[in-house]
Amino acid sequence: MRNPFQEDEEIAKYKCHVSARGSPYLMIRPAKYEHIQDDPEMYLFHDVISPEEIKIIQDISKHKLYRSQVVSNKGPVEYRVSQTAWLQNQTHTVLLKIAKRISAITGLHVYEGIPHNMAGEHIQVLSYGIGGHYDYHFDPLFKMEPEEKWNETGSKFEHYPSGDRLATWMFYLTEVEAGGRTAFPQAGVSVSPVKGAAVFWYSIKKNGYGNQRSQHGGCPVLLGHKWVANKWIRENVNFLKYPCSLDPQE
Ligand SMILES: O=C(O)CCC(=O)C(=O)O
Ligand SMILES: [Fe+2]
Repeated sequence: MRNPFQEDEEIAKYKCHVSARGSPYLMIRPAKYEHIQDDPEMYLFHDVISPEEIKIIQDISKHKLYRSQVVSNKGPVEYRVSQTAWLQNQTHTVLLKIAKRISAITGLHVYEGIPHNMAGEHIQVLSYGIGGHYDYHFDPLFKMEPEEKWNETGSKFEHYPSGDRLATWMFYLTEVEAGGRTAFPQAGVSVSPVKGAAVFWYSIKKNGYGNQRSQHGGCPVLLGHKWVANKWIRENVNFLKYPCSLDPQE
Protein backbone atom coordinates (compact mmCIF):
# COMPACT_ATOMS: atom_id res chain seq x y z
CA MET A 1 0.00 0.00 0.00
CA ARG A 2 1.52 3.29 -1.10
CA ASN A 3 1.61 5.87 1.65
CA PRO A 4 1.66 9.48 0.41
CA PHE A 5 3.21 10.76 3.66
CA GLN A 6 6.25 8.50 3.71
CA GLU A 7 9.51 9.10 1.84
CA ASP A 8 10.78 6.34 -0.45
CA GLU A 9 13.73 5.65 1.85
CA GLU A 10 11.46 5.13 4.80
CA ILE A 11 9.09 2.90 2.86
CA ALA A 12 12.04 0.74 1.81
CA LYS A 13 12.71 -0.11 5.47
CA TYR A 14 9.30 -1.72 5.92
CA LYS A 15 8.36 -5.08 4.48
CA CYS A 16 5.43 -7.42 3.89
CA HIS A 17 5.35 -10.71 5.78
CA VAL A 18 3.61 -14.08 5.77
CA SER A 19 4.05 -15.66 9.18
CA ALA A 20 2.44 -17.91 11.79
CA ARG A 21 3.87 -15.44 14.33
CA GLY A 22 4.82 -18.31 16.63
CA SER A 23 1.19 -19.39 17.06
CA PRO A 24 0.05 -22.99 16.41
CA TYR A 25 -3.37 -21.55 15.42
CA LEU A 26 -1.77 -19.79 12.46
CA MET A 27 0.33 -22.65 11.08
CA ILE A 28 -2.18 -23.61 8.40
CA ARG A 29 -3.29 -20.08 7.60
CA PRO A 30 -0.46 -17.71 8.43
CA ALA A 31 -1.00 -14.00 8.90
CA LYS A 32 -0.28 -11.78 5.86
CA TYR A 33 0.75 -8.34 6.91
CA GLU A 34 2.50 -5.09 6.16
CA HIS A 35 4.83 -3.57 8.70
CA ILE A 36 3.92 0.12 8.54
CA GLN A 37 5.96 1.84 11.27
CA ASP A 38 8.28 1.21 14.20
CA ASP A 39 7.26 4.21 16.27
CA PRO A 40 4.56 3.45 17.09
CA GLU A 41 4.88 -0.22 16.20
CA MET A 42 2.15 -0.58 13.60
CA TYR A 43 0.96 -3.24 11.16
CA LEU A 44 -1.79 -3.80 8.61
CA PHE A 45 -3.03 -7.42 8.68
CA HIS A 46 -4.87 -8.59 5.58
CA ASP A 47 -7.82 -11.03 5.33
CA VAL A 48 -8.31 -11.32 9.07
CA ILE A 49 -12.10 -11.19 8.96
CA SER A 50 -14.26 -12.91 6.32
CA PRO A 51 -17.16 -11.31 4.40
CA GLU A 52 -19.56 -13.66 6.27
CA GLU A 53 -18.20 -12.55 9.65
CA ILE A 54 -18.43 -8.91 8.58
CA LYS A 55 -22.07 -9.39 7.61
CA ILE A 56 -22.88 -10.97 11.00
CA ILE A 57 -21.22 -8.07 12.83
CA GLN A 58 -23.05 -5.49 10.76
CA ASP A 59 -26.38 -7.30 11.20
CA ILE A 60 -26.10 -7.49 14.99
CA SER A 61 -24.87 -3.89 15.19
CA LYS A 62 -27.56 -2.32 13.02
CA HIS A 63 -30.25 -2.05 15.71
CA LYS A 64 -27.76 -1.11 18.43
CA LEU A 65 -26.19 1.89 16.70
CA TYR A 66 -26.38 5.28 18.40
CA ARG A 67 -24.56 8.60 17.85
CA SER A 68 -20.92 8.16 18.91
CA GLN A 69 -19.59 9.82 22.04
CA VAL A 70 -16.13 10.16 23.55
CA VAL A 71 -14.96 8.98 26.97
CA SER A 72 -14.37 12.52 28.27
CA ASN A 73 -17.77 13.92 27.32
CA LYS A 74 -21.37 12.79 27.64
CA GLY A 75 -23.44 13.31 24.53
CA PRO A 76 -22.48 13.92 20.91
CA VAL A 77 -19.44 16.03 19.99
CA GLU A 78 -18.72 17.70 16.66
CA TYR A 79 -15.27 16.19 16.41
CA ARG A 80 -16.58 12.62 16.33
CA VAL A 81 -19.34 12.10 13.80
CA SER A 82 -20.32 8.45 13.43
CA GLN A 83 -22.54 5.83 15.01
CA THR A 84 -21.43 3.31 17.62
CA ALA A 85 -22.50 -0.15 18.75
CA TRP A 86 -20.76 -2.10 21.52
CA LEU A 87 -20.83 -5.89 21.12
CA GLN A 88 -20.16 -8.19 24.05
CA ASN A 89 -18.43 -11.48 23.29
CA GLN A 90 -21.47 -13.50 24.30
CA THR A 91 -23.64 -11.71 21.68
CA HIS A 92 -22.46 -14.14 18.99
CA THR A 93 -19.99 -17.03 18.74
CA VAL A 94 -18.23 -15.20 15.92
CA LEU A 95 -16.99 -12.57 18.40
CA LEU A 96 -15.17 -15.14 20.50
CA LYS A 97 -13.58 -16.62 17.39
CA ILE A 98 -12.43 -13.16 16.40
CA ALA A 99 -10.96 -12.44 19.85
CA LYS A 100 -9.01 -15.71 19.63
CA ARG A 101 -7.68 -14.72 16.20
CA ILE A 102 -6.55 -11.29 17.40
CA SER A 103 -4.82 -12.96 20.31
CA ALA A 104 -3.02 -15.48 18.08
CA ILE A 105 -1.82 -12.75 15.72
CA THR A 106 -0.75 -10.15 18.29
CA GLY A 107 0.48 -12.57 20.97
CA LEU A 108 -1.52 -10.49 23.51
CA HIS A 109 -4.35 -11.46 25.84
CA VAL A 110 -7.53 -9.95 24.44
CA TYR A 111 -10.43 -11.75 26.16
CA GLU A 112 -12.86 -9.55 28.02
CA GLY A 113 -12.29 -11.32 31.35
CA ILE A 114 -13.65 -9.98 34.62
CA PRO A 115 -14.46 -6.25 34.66
CA HIS A 116 -11.63 -5.28 37.02
CA ASN A 117 -9.02 -7.29 35.22
CA MET A 118 -10.01 -7.37 31.59
CA ALA A 119 -7.60 -8.00 28.77
CA GLY A 120 -9.73 -6.64 25.92
CA GLU A 121 -12.73 -4.35 25.79
CA HIS A 122 -15.94 -5.35 24.04
CA ILE A 123 -15.82 -4.82 20.29
CA GLN A 124 -16.82 -1.29 19.33
CA VAL A 125 -18.41 -1.07 15.89
CA LEU A 126 -18.42 2.31 14.14
CA SER A 127 -20.43 3.34 11.11
CA TYR A 128 -19.59 6.58 9.27
CA GLY A 129 -21.77 8.15 6.57
CA ILE A 130 -20.60 10.84 4.16
CA GLY A 131 -18.85 13.58 6.16
CA GLY A 132 -18.40 11.21 9.11
CA HIS A 133 -15.01 11.61 10.77
CA TYR A 134 -13.10 11.51 14.03
CA ASP A 135 -10.61 14.33 14.67
CA TYR A 136 -7.10 13.63 15.91
CA HIS A 137 -7.05 12.05 19.35
CA PHE A 138 -5.30 9.46 21.50
CA ASP A 139 -6.90 6.15 22.43
CA PRO A 140 -5.34 5.82 25.94
CA LEU A 141 -7.71 6.78 28.75
CA PHE A 142 -5.30 8.57 31.09
CA LYS A 143 -1.70 7.99 30.08
CA MET A 144 -1.51 10.90 27.68
CA GLU A 145 -1.84 13.23 30.68
CA PRO A 146 1.16 14.16 32.85
CA GLU A 147 2.18 11.33 35.18
CA GLU A 148 1.32 13.27 38.38
CA LYS A 149 -2.31 13.20 37.30
CA TRP A 150 -2.59 9.45 36.73
CA ASN A 151 -2.81 8.59 40.39
CA GLU A 152 -4.69 11.56 41.87
CA THR A 153 -7.56 10.73 44.24
CA GLY A 154 -10.68 10.27 42.17
CA SER A 155 -8.53 10.23 39.05
CA LYS A 156 -9.09 8.15 35.99
CA PHE A 157 -6.41 5.74 37.15
CA GLU A 158 -8.79 4.48 39.86
CA HIS A 159 -11.52 4.01 37.31
CA TYR A 160 -9.39 1.83 35.10
CA PRO A 161 -8.07 -1.01 37.26
CA SER A 162 -7.27 -3.06 34.14
CA GLY A 163 -4.79 -0.39 33.12
CA ASP A 164 -4.84 1.81 30.10
CA ARG A 165 -5.42 0.99 26.43
CA LEU A 166 -2.12 -0.56 25.47
CA ALA A 167 -2.94 -1.16 21.83
CA THR A 168 -5.70 -0.74 19.27
CA TRP A 169 -6.81 -3.42 16.83
CA MET A 170 -9.18 -1.94 14.24
CA PHE A 171 -10.92 -4.04 11.57
CA TYR A 172 -11.96 -2.36 8.36
CA LEU A 173 -15.37 -3.83 7.57
CA THR A 174 -15.72 -1.90 4.28
CA GLU A 175 -13.68 -0.13 1.66
CA VAL A 176 -14.43 3.59 1.26
CA GLU A 177 -14.81 5.06 -2.22
CA ALA A 178 -13.12 8.34 -1.28
CA GLY A 179 -11.72 9.67 2.01
CA GLY A 180 -11.99 7.77 5.29
CA ARG A 181 -8.30 7.07 5.84
CA THR A 182 -6.94 6.59 9.34
CA ALA A 183 -4.20 9.20 9.62
CA PHE A 184 -1.35 9.46 12.15
CA PRO A 185 -0.01 13.01 11.68
CA GLN A 186 2.88 12.74 14.14
CA ALA A 187 4.05 9.40 12.82
CA GLY A 188 3.59 10.63 9.24
CA VAL A 189 1.51 7.71 8.00
CA SER A 190 -2.05 7.07 6.94
CA VAL A 191 -3.89 3.85 6.21
CA SER A 192 -6.59 3.44 3.62
CA PRO A 193 -9.50 1.17 4.62
CA VAL A 194 -9.18 -2.29 3.04
CA LYS A 195 -12.19 -4.53 3.60
CA GLY A 196 -11.25 -7.57 5.70
CA ALA A 197 -7.97 -6.04 6.93
CA ALA A 198 -7.10 -4.71 10.39
CA VAL A 199 -4.67 -2.03 11.46
CA PHE A 200 -2.93 -2.60 14.77
CA TRP A 201 -0.70 -0.27 16.78
CA TYR A 202 0.63 0.27 20.28
CA SER A 203 -0.34 3.54 22.01
CA ILE A 204 1.73 2.92 25.14
CA LYS A 205 5.49 2.65 24.91
CA LYS A 206 7.47 -0.20 26.45
CA ASN A 207 8.52 2.20 29.22
CA GLY A 208 4.86 2.53 30.29
CA TYR A 209 4.28 6.09 29.03
CA GLY A 210 1.81 7.13 26.34
CA ASN A 211 3.26 7.52 22.85
CA GLN A 212 2.58 10.98 21.36
CA ARG A 213 3.17 9.55 17.91
CA SER A 214 0.12 7.30 18.27
CA GLN A 215 -2.16 10.32 17.77
CA HIS A 216 -4.58 9.57 14.94
CA GLY A 217 -7.94 10.38 13.43
CA GLY A 218 -10.49 9.08 10.96
CA CYS A 219 -10.50 11.41 7.92
CA PRO A 220 -13.90 12.52 6.60
CA VAL A 221 -15.69 10.07 4.35
CA LEU A 222 -16.11 11.84 1.02
CA LEU A 223 -17.93 9.10 -0.86
CA GLY A 224 -19.25 5.77 0.36
CA HIS A 225 -19.86 4.37 3.81
CA LYS A 226 -17.18 3.36 6.27
CA TRP A 227 -17.52 0.66 8.91
CA VAL A 228 -14.78 -0.28 11.35
CA ALA A 229 -14.61 -2.38 14.53
CA ASN A 230 -12.21 -1.55 17.37
CA LYS A 231 -10.81 -3.95 19.93
CA TRP A 232 -8.88 -2.11 22.62
CA ILE A 233 -6.35 -4.23 24.44
CA ARG A 234 -5.56 -3.34 28.05
CA GLU A 235 -2.22 -3.04 29.74
CA ASN A 236 -2.15 -4.84 33.07
CA VAL A 237 -2.91 -8.43 32.05
CA ASN A 238 -0.40 -8.05 29.22
CA PHE A 239 2.54 -6.85 31.30
CA LEU A 240 4.56 -10.00 30.55
CA LYS A 241 3.57 -10.00 26.88
CA TYR A 242 4.92 -6.49 26.29
CA PRO A 243 7.97 -6.23 28.54
CA CYS A 244 10.08 -3.11 28.85
CA SER A 245 13.17 -2.77 26.72
CA LEU A 246 16.77 -1.96 27.65
CA ASP A 247 16.27 1.52 26.19
CA PRO A 248 14.27 3.59 28.72
CA GLN A 249 13.04 5.90 25.93
CA GLU A 250 11.51 3.06 23.94
O1 LIG B 1 -12.20 5.50 11.91
C1 LIG B 1 -10.98 5.53 12.02
O2 LIG B 1 -10.24 5.41 11.04
C2 LIG B 1 -10.38 5.76 13.37
C3 LIG B 1 -11.32 5.48 14.52
C4 LIG B 1 -10.68 5.76 15.85
O3 LIG B 1 -9.60 6.25 15.92
C5 LIG B 1 -11.37 5.43 17.11
O4 LIG B 1 -12.52 5.00 17.06
O5 LIG B 1 -10.75 5.59 18.18
FE1 LIG C 1 -8.82 6.19 17.93
